[in-house]
Amino acid sequence: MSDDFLHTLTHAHQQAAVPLPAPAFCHWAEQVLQLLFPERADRPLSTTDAVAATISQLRSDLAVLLSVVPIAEPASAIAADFIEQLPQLRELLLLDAAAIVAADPAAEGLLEVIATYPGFYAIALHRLAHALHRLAVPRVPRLLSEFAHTRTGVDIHPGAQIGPSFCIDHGTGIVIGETTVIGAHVKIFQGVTLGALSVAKHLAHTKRHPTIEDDVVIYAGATILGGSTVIGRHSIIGGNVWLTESVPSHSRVYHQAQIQVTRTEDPTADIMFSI
Ligand SMILES: CC(=O)OC[C@H](N)C(=O)O
Repeated sequence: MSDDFLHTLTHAHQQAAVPLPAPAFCHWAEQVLQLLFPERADRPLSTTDAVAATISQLRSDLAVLLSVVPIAEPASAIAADFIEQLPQLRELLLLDAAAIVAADPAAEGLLEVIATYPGFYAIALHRLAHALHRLAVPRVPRLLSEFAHTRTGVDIHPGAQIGPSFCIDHGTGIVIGETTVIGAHVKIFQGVTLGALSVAKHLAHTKRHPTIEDDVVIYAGATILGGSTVIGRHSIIGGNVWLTESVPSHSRVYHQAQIQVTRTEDPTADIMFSI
C-alpha cells in the first residue's frame, strides 16, 4: 500500500463532514410511526401521560439528532415545528390508508394496510421526510426516503408534493421524482415512474417531473416523463404506457402490445421466438 494512498484517505477523513447517525434517524422515524399508529407499535401507549411523554421524548430526540446537521435555525425550534405537524400528518396518513383499503379488493382493513402494506409505509416515510424537507433540513429527508426505498423498492424524492388519499398498490419498483406534483385521490401501481424527460445538471431547480391531477389512476409499469407533462384529472393511464406529453382530463391512455399467440402440438416444431 503506497504512502500517498494512506495520506489521501487520511486527508479525506479529516476533511469529512460530521456523519449523520443514519440508524438513529431511521429509528426515530419508526418511533414516530409507532406513536401515530398503534397498529405498528410494539407496545401501545395506554395513558394520555404516556402519549404526552412519548411526544416530548421524540421532540427532544429530534433536536439532539439535528444538532449535527447544518441548519439555519436552532435544532430545538425545527424539532418543535415538526412535532406541531403530527396531527396533520396522522390525518393525511389515515386518508392514505383508507384510500388503499377502499381501492384494493385484497386489503382486509386499516389494521392490515397500516401494519403491513409497503405502499403505506413508503407514503408514511415520505410524508415525514417531506415535512423535514419543507423545514429546510438538509440530508435527513433523503436519508429517510432512501430508508423507505431500501425496505420497499419505492423511491419517492422528499421534495415531491403528494396530495391527500394517495394509494400505492403493490409498492415496489416505483420512482417519483423531486418536482413531481400529485393531486388528491391518485392511485398508482407497481413499476410506475414519474420522471424527468432528460437528465442534465443545468436542469436542477427547474420543474422536471410531471404533474398528476386529481383522481388519476396509473397502472403498472407506466412511465410518465417531463416537467410540463400534465395528466388531466380523472384520467386513466394503462399499464406500460410511455407518455411524454400532457393529456386532458378524462383521458384513457392505453399501450397496445403486439403479442402473437400460436399453438402447436408438435414438440419438434421450430421454436418461433428469438431472444
Ligand atoms: C426521477 C427522475 O427522472 O430522476 C432523474 C434525475 N435524478 C432528476 O431528478 O432529474
